[in-house]
Amino acid sequence: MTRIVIIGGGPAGYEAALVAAQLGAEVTVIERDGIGGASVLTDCVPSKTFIAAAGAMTSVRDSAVLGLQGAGLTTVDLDLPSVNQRVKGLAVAQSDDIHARLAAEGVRILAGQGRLSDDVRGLAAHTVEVVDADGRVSEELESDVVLIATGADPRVLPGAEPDGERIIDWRDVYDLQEMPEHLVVVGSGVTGAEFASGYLEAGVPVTLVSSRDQVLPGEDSDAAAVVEEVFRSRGGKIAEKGRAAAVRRTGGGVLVELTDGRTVEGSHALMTVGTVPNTSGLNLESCGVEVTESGHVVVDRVSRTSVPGIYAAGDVTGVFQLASVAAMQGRIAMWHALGEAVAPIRLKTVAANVFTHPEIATVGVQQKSLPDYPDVEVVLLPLATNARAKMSDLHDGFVKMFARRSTGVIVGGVVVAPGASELILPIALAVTQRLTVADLAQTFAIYPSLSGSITEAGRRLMGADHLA
Ligand SMILES: Cc1cc2nc3c(=O)[nH]c(=O)nc-3n(C[C@H](O)[C@H](O)[C@H](O)COP(=O)(O)OP(=O)(O)OC[C@H]3O[C@@H](n4cnc5c(N)ncnc54)[C@H](O)[C@@H]3O)c2cc1C
Ligand SMILES: NC(=O)c1ccc[n+]([C@@H]2O[C@H](COP(=O)([O-])OP(=O)(O)OC[C@H]3O[C@@H](n4cnc5c(N)ncnc54)[C@H](O)[C@@H]3O)[C@@H](O)[C@H]2O)c1
Repeated sequence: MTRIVIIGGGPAGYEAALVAAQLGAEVTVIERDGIGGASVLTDCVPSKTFIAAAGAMTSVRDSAVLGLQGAGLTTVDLDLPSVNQRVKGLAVAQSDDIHARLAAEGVRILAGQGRLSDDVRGLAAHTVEVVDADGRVSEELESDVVLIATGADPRVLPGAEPDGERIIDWRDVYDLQEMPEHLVVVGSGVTGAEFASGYLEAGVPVTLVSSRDQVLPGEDSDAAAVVEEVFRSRGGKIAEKGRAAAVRRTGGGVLVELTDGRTVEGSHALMTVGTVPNTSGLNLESCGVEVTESGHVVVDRVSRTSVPGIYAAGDVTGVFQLASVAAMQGRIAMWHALGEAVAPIRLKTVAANVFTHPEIATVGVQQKSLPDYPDVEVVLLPLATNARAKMSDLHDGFVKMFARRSTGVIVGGVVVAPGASELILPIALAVTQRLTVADLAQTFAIYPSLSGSITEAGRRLMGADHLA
């Protein structure tokens, strides 16, 4: 029986464990904090739960335009202790569910810190030590295959170290006893943009310190512009091209000092300046596992590292920091290690979503890479022209689609809308299965529906048939 040791129990680790167990391997998962990993316990699941509450509050506040009335509509508020309790309860419940599933599949789960301890390079098997909370080696495991799935932690900006009270990172927010009076969010990547949008929806004044030309520098710039416009229209402020040099505590709050001399005051500063991979202490270098300058483990498209028998998956590889990608990399590693037919990961087919208001969902080829694809044409349909959007008073957003002129094959898309995370699926399916604009155009969408804009985008991209 193949012995598999997985270090880290997040989506990369637990999904890999399920595949390996299904294929009859002897599987051990070592996890230092809790099964589900940061994804379930502190990052993805908690932030989306908080955003759901904040979004519901804004929906109620905005509903007067639909004809709703009542004294409470504009004063509806969030009860922070209840929200925090719900967030934490949901995270723990999901972690418990995954723990139970792994146990039921026969996976052995060990609490502690895992580290490689091969003393000779190039061996067919590997040794992994389990270190307990007191720093003692509690167990030594021999394994045929090791998967490193240790994730990433928040990056700390020197001079702006979180104190858990006023200077916080995204893992501290659910311990706040009261809503910030004025939140300064430092960093406008996906994490910063989501929290800035979420807190604003929850009624908190927010200033977003954005070091780049636009918020969400990695996203479609038309989409980022919509999110920025909505954010400003709701009273959010943006310190443009502002790079934080330090954050200091003041009498009643915080002072964020920018590198150009400007300052931003607030009651709390939320640091969202990226992540660092959890590779220190794993003994990777002495085992010969190649890491990049940033500390990420180098992997190929089937999750192999530079050492035979050692695989890596998820945020620790820095490939695409998404739970869905982490899980797929983990599964692929196990299929490969256990001799199953496996397709290498295809990153252009990954659908991603930014949970701002409105949401931004993307898949495939994007506008910024169009110079590399001269054969690709694009259509943009504003949401404001969609009948269903009008009924719900949705103005901000659009559907954008990219397709090859010569073949009509759909190669990418962007949806900016409330619920874009649900609407992107037909485009993701089209990109993955190489469907054409005609395939989409001839598909019945519900009338009226937001997804009607997606089939309409297909129709707009249907050119003349040059062979007719
Ligand atoms: C605020 C926020 C929101 C996000 N929202 C989304 C989202 O909506 N959708 C999405 O797809 N992605 C989201 N992400 C990204 C997603 O959370 C990550 O891509 C995902 O967690 C990666 O999974 P992983 O298994 O690689 O690592 P993790 O989930 O970080 O799990 C790794 C685990 O390994 C453990 N560990 C580390 N070192 C050791 C060791 N030596 N021994 C034992 N255990 C160890 C850690 O404690 C951790 O539990 C979000 C990220 C952030 C920061
Ligand atoms: N919905 C989702 O799927 C989701 C949500 C959150 C995070 N994530 C993923 O997690 C990963 C980490 O995201 P992130 O947003 O935490 O990190 P990031 O690295 O993507 O963004 C950090 C931002 O902070 C800025 N920054 C760095 N130093 C700064 C400073 N001193 N002052 C001001 N700005 C500064 C950077 O320029 C960058 O834009 C990403 O890969 C992201 O895609 C995904």
